[in-house]
Amino acid sequence: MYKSYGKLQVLRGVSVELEKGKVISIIGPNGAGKTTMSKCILGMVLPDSGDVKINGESVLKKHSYRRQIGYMPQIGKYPENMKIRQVIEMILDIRKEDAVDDELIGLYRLEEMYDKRMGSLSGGTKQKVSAALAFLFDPLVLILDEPTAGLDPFAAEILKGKILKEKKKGKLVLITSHVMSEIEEVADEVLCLVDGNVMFYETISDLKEQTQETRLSRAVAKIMNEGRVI
Ligand SMILES: Nc1ncnc2c1ncn2[C@@H]1O[C@H](COP(=O)(O)OP(=O)(O)OP(=O)(O)O)[C@@H](O)[C@H]1O
Repeated sequence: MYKSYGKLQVLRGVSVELEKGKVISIIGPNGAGKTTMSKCILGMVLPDSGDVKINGESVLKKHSYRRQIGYMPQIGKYPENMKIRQVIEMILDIRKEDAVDDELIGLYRLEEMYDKRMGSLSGGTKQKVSAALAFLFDPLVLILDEPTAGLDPFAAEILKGKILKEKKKGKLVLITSHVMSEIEEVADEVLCLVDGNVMFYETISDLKEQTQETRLSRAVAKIMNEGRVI
């Protein structure tokens, strides 16, 4: 997959096959193209060339497949004046489906805050709403962009538990994150983008074994440093 914004080449031939039933963490320096790659899968950004296939079927420019993807953006933007209840109702109305998985609404006790306006919510509470919406329709694929950023430790644990639960159900979960300890807790594989290229795509256990490190952060640092020498 290739994508440029004007003269800036952001994805330069990213080609990966992602398997369901896995949690895959997309890492890489700021500006490496992680969000752009996620948005290409979501259909929010159209690649200049290349294809996106889900279950072997090309989904480029087809919109219905998006029903199969739950997305939690880095920073959710919502109409400030709408209450939490109205946002959820609006999404249900647009999708014309009943919520099938309201577990996070319950665990985050969002119903108690249903009458609060989005503009008045703390950053973390807004993140909880975003998380609840991402899982709401029981999607096959979940794309979570720095999902625990801004969440308190308790809320972050709830989300990590939910991610693992969905993985066990056979979902594919993609997580963009910079927090190595967290990736180590939830992910099976790490996809590292640098300058719009895949630097490596390995299981966490292989990364540790190759580098003879016990911590993912050290394993990744080692590989990145070696990469620079080359
Ligand atoms: N809509 C856009 N128009 C122009 N340039 C863009 C656009 N979106 C992203 N970019 C640029 O593309 C590059 C990659 O951005 P992207 O958000 O994919 O990086 P990232 O790896 O997710 O970074 P971070 O870790 O900071 O979230 C950056 O240089 C960014 O400025």
